[in-house]
Amino acid sequence: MSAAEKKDEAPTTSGTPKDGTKDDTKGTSKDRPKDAPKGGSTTTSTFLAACRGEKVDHVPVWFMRQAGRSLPEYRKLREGVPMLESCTRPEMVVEITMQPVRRYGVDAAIFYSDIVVPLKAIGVDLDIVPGTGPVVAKPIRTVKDVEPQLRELTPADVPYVTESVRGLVSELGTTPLIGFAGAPFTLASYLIEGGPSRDHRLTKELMYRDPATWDALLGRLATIAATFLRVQVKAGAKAVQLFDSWAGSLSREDYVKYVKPYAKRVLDAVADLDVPRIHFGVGTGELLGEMGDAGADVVGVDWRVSLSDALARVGSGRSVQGNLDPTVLFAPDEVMRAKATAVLDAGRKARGHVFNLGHGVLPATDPDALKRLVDHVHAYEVR
Ligand SMILES: Cc1c2[nH]c(c1CCC(=O)O)Cc1[nH]c(c(CCC(=O)O)c1C)Cc1[nH]c(c(CCC(=O)O)c1C)Cc1[nH]c(c(C)c1CCC(=O)O)C2
Repeated sequence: MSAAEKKDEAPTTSGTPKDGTKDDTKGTSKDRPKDAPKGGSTTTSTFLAACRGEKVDHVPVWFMRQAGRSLPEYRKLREGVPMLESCTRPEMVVEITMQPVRRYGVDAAIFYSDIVVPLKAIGVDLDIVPGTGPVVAKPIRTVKDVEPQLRELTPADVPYVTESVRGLVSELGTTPLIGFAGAPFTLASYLIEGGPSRDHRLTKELMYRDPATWDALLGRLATIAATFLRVQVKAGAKAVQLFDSWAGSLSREDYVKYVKPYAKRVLDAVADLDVPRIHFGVGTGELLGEMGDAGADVVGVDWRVSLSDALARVGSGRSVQGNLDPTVLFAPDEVMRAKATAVLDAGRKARGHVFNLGHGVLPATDPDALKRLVDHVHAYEVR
């Protein structure tokens, strides 16, 4: 049976959570935004069921950066089109988002866009430099930089997001689309440093030195991220992931004091939309409990912490996502399978487990290895 056929056989999401808990922040499908287009029904989605801690007949799997440079069909389509421009072309967004879904039969699609797209949309002078990442022309350093550079985002600023998501929902049928945004700290780090940074020195300096600017900046980024997520869900995205990729550079104490309140604002701002909220960062082993507590239904885990340790930190009231080391895709097949099985075994004890890598697919990854991994996860006996 193909993965796609198997997915269609998944039970409806009416099962009860294994630990008997009920999260009252989530309603039922009756509460779905009225203006959300119907598209294909995702009520049988194993991905959504696992996010909600409901019974599944196979472990759902998708990959961060499943679309992108590891796929030859992506590289071909993107030829001559700058990254940020490609995000504003709905036909291209739909095609690129669909490529890994068709190839791998993954249980969810991730919207092809970038965390800096909403910043670009409000006029921040930035670009994504291939091989480097986002580069900001005029970094934010004082409170006077915040307001002129960072106005509020409105849905009208990103019409191509609404159009792309709508197109995707009808194309995807029963496969749910995950919308996403960058969390305030991770976005702030690019805006303050002016580009990628190893130690986030300038970001932390501003955080410690200038509480007023920090609050103005992270507060504004929280509303921008929340609007970006709401636009995607209103257009039909069925789950959201908040990427606080660089939060792992903080001690737990500093995370709680300076960063968690703003991530919580974003997650709280989409709580009424009745979609699972995934919260992920790299190297966040020490922060997993706090990242769940910020308002996540699912906590993303990178590979530096074992999934069993992660479960103890996240607690039984939330699901987990992760956490195979992306370089394991370069290991011999039997090594990859054994390591994936170990992750799956640990995931059995979770309220719900969504299989993923611990961070994004590396550009040099062989797509055939990813396909074998998807098939391995789908063949894993859950009962
Ligand atoms: C930190 C961050 C960024 N962007 C993102 C994050 C958070 C996730 C993470 O922690 O990796 C999020 C993101 N960026 C992209 C997606 C699309 C969906 C997917 O995951 O498949 C998602 C979810 C497309 C992209 N975003 C980018 C690419 C590569 C662009 C290309 O093809 O040239 C893609 C497919 C560019 C980008 N954008 C960013 C970086 C660091 C880079 C890589 C720069 C490089 O190595 O060339 C910022």
